[in-house]
Amino acid sequence: DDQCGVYLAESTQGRTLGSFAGKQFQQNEQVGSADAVVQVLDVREYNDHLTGTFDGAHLESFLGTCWSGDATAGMSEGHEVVSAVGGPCFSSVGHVGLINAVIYQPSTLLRTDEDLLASGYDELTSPGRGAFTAYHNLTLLSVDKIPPGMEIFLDFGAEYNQYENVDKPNIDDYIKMDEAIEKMVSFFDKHAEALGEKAATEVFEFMKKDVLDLTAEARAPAARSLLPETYHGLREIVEMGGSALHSMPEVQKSIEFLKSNGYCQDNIVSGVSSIEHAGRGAFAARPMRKGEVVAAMPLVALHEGRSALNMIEYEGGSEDDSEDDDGEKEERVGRVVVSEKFQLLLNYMLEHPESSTLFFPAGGVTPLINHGGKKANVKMIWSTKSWSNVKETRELRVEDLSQVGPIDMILELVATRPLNRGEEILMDYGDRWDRAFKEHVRQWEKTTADEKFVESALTQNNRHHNPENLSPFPLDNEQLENENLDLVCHLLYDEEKIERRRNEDGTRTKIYPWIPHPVAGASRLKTDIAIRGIHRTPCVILERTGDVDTGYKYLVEPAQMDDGPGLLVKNVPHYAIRYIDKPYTSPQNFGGAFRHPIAFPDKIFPQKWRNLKDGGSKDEL
Ligand SMILES: C[S@@+](CC[C@H](N)C(=O)[O-])C[C@H]1O[C@@H](n2cnc3c(N)ncnc32)[C@H](O)[C@@H]1O
Repeated sequence: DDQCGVYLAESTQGRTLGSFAGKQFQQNEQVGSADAVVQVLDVREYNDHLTGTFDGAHLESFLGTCWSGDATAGMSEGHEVVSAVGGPCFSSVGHVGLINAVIYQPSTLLRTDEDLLASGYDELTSPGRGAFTAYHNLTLLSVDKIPPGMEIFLDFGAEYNQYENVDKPNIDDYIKMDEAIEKMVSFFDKHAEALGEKAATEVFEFMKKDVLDLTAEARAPAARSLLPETYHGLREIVEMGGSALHSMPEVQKSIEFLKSNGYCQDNIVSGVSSIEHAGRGAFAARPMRKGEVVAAMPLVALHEGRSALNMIEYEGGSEDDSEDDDGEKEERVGRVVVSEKFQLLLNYMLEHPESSTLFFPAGGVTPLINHGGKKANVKMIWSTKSWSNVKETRELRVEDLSQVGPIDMILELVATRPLNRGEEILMDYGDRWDRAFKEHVRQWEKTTADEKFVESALTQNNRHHNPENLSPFPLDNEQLENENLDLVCHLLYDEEKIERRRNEDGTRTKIYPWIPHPVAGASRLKTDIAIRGIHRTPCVILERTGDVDTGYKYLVEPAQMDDGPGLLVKNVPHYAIRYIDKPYTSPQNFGGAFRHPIAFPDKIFPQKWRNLKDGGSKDEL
């Protein structure tokens, strides 16, 4: 499909980035490319000395662009997990009235890695162990039909704070009023002539005032704001595609406008890299010409740089919680550093050796672009779009960059030669990176290769979900594959179909039948509470039926349902169950994993951002 599916451009909702449909989407269609997620563990705890400081505010502004680990199935990696993501999941805004796409909740949890393992990747022996993310397939789905050019609006939990506001229509007001308006149109088509203008107008006023007050109650003012002055305006609303578009026509752009003003966000898709040990990579979804923008990378500045991503563990020292003259906490006095390693996120960041700030490249699938050295087929240049103030941003002091939205810090990845569909996109991470990785492989072969690692959830899940040979998940009284693993179930159940089972001790257990993640738009929205992790829960398997040919079904006990004890879910299909790694045990926690940022090309790195002398020491990890 050579037609761009989703564009990045300035949002219609203010000076911020937005995503726009490049074509018509039907309900439940994937919007944009499935993307990678980088899980960041306990970053606030590691930086608790920054709380309340200027630098702490910088860190928060970076974290404000991330998703919660719950939304991306990373919640069990650590105590507090945040997820760095790019693409439309990053660049779309929320709108309580116009939600038209949601994160497809099962996408990251129920991912498979068959392709990666089939390529020969062995997590136990590869020097790539823990150096790239295991989380991918983050997918946006359309909740409803989305017309071409329409801005993509997501459901951020926070938007729901405005849900009760009676002055502003919310998504349910728009949906209900569109139904009502269609009925009104057919009523007036049928009866307006016979009634005559005066009576028809009175009927409309009666509907608008009395009927709405009675039916919509507290929501009546919001609902009323969607109706036209006279009944003659009703048809126009239907013809424009509903009350939302009618009251805010600016949220839909023309495709011509997007072609010349926007960046295509799905020119590249995720796949298994052709480079050994590299994990996944980004591939051309369509042929591209030399000089064409393959992807835009809005940057998110992390002002504290590497120190914010350092996972220093201390031991001993005073527990002194007093503050020094500058109000800084002295908690760490006398403590000894026992281990020092970096967040996996460091591998995804751009860095210039003369600057303390790191940059996350938040384009669609751009975090997956691997290092090609001399074989690179894209290069970075600053955005050429007038709506991105990159010129002004380049004149700012580096300390002020975290106050600049990613809209004003966009890099373009431009093809340096023609690209075929399916070709891997490669950039040049720089010579330092190249040397560091070669050194890592040398060290690995000398020392680490003999270390005995335990298989992680990635490999184990593949064993259980191998389509050629499904292997059943163990019951509560059977051994899990290894002690680093927990079982997690993607559970939704039909509350109206409760069954009660009488137990031997006279108590009763509630049993609900499992239902698939809903696909109908409105019910999908209701279940979006799943973003907060309620439906992905550690679980214990009590009974198992079926076999390798018919497939397995399970009776499970969820661990964290708020309905209290005694709740079971039956008919849970095999595909809704996965292993996850216990906190702090997945390969990304491995202390010997490769860590090195990507070089921000010197040629384009602004002079004003160079606040360090390059001593070279930053390269020694
Ligand atoms: C920005 S990420 C690229 C996406 C990554 N391959 C993934 O699957 O998420 C950078 C990491 O990818 C891996 N990588 C990238 N280029 C590589 C190469 N040429 N050789 C080996 N590993 C590479 C390294 O682990 C590096 O730290």
